[in-house]
Amino acid sequence: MAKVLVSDPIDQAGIDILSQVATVDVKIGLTPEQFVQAIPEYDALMIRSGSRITREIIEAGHQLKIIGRAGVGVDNVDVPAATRQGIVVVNSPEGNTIAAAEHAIAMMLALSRYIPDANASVKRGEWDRKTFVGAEVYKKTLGVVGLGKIGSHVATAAKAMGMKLLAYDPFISTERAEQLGCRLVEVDILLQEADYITLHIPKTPETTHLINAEALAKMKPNARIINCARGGIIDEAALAEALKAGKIAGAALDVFEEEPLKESPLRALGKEIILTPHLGASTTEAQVNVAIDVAEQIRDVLLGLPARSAVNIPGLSPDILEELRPYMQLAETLGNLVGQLAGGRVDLLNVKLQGELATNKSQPLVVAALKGLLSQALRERVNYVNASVEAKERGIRIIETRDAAIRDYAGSLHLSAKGSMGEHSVTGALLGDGEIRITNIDEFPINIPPSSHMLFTLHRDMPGIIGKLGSLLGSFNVNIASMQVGRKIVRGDAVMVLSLDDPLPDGILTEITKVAGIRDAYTVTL
Ligand SMILES: NC(=O)c1ccc[n+]([C@@H]2O[C@H](COP(=O)([O-])OP(=O)(O)OC[C@H]3O[C@@H](n4cnc5c(N)ncnc54)[C@H](O)[C@@H]3O)[C@@H](O)[C@H]2O)c1
Ligand SMILES: O=C(O)CC[C@@H](O)C(=O)O
Repeated sequence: MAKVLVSDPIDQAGIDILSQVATVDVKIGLTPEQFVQAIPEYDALMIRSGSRITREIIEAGHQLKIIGRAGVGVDNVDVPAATRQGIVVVNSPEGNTIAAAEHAIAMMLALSRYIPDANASVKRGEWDRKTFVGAEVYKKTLGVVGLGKIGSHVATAAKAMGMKLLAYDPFISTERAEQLGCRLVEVDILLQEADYITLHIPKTPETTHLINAEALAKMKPNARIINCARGGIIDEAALAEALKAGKIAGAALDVFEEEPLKESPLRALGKEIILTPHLGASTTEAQVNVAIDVAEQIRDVLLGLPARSAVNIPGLSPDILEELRPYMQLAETLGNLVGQLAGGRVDLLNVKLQGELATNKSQPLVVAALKGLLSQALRERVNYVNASVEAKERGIRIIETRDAAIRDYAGSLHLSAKGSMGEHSVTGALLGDGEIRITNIDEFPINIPPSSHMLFTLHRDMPGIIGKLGSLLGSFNVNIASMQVGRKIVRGDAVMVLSLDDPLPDGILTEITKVAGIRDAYTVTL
């Protein structure tokens, strides 16, 4: 049975799903060293934001197939290292959207009315009604930085409270912003005009310290900023200075440059700052959502099925995936076949998607063809996750073309590869029942299903040659399951394709090429 390590607190609903297919070990608070020691025996890892999955941990996970992040941000996972190892990384892109948006709204209101400090003062036995005179958000301007899932929900809620909305998001259309009642502006305008600023962007090199001393200096003295996105988008030292100097009115932070928050000048500030320990996703509802969403994906991947929210595989809707599934096998088989015909060191792969496959939706077939091509060299190390990276590292150039004309089959795939044994090509298609047919080899028409052991010869079409080859194979005790000849003209060049019951014994290829009329012979194992 597969083994799953759960290294952060996950709702029981997720554990129950994982337990259907695996033994589940929950080990919270592992140190990096303990992680490296524990990980080799696990097939899957499920985390929240509490575990930092480094390259060392990933490289020690020899059996790891999937890392599931019960939440949105995968910035605590070294995704490039996982991709290189062929480990799929999945998340739950929507499970905690509402929870995080509501937390941001709660932070904005709590900050405006000093609720945490007022509450603490009453609990201390005081009755101070002067210190905690707040501000209304009604008719104030909210600047939403990042108008994605969470930012959109915050904008909608803020609009309902009578706020005016600005948004900064270079990847969102003006129409979308207008639909949400936001005026799309450049970041500087947002900083200068907003009374409240809420951040809902990922942490990337571009967004790191987006809110630095310079940005803070552009904000209004009454401005308040809320970060329920990611630590490090705000420069915490600069923020502490700005608050201390009264350059802005307040800040509410759920996320920090380093978590848990250690010694920090932010802790020393008063009612103008609210700090929560990364609670954006901490609602019962969100935790059930993300646990189920990610556990289902881990279960599916362990059962050999695709994941629906993989962050390091070309994104595919389940519908498209279902449509493409039979063709994925075709692409992989043809990639494997053409790779073997072309020999090692392939440096160019041409992929032509024909007929109904000539659409952008078919891009995963190119990845499947690459996986097949690399499978002789990398065996089970290559998969849909790392095939493109591995190909790039090996200097394999890929040329993709599309031809929508329908010929003999609704959809077909033509691959040609240039390697140490020259350039070879194969075409394949699916029959109505989904069975694979190889329909062309090196531009010679044939029609044969792939089989585990195959022999291809390039020969001169002349009487007696089939008999001679049959006798030679018989003398080596090799049984022929089926045979076909493909030719363009009578007595011209031709290919012979044989499916064999057994692998060819060593040395027989040289004997085959000694048969008069046979120029070349290739053996292939699929
Ligand atoms: N505090 C929490 O517990 C918690 C919970 C959930 C999500 N999050 C974080 O909230 C953030 C937003 O999540 P989401 O689900 O809305 O993501 P999303 O992908 O739906 O939206 C992100 C938006 O940011 C925009 N964006 C990207 N780069 C930008 C840039 N340089 N400048 C401006 N906009 C940019 C994108 O176009 C997108 O519209 C993420 O960082 C996520 O990790 C935090
Ligand atoms: O795991 C959590 O509680 C936080 C999740 C949140 O930061 C996210 O990116 O989804």
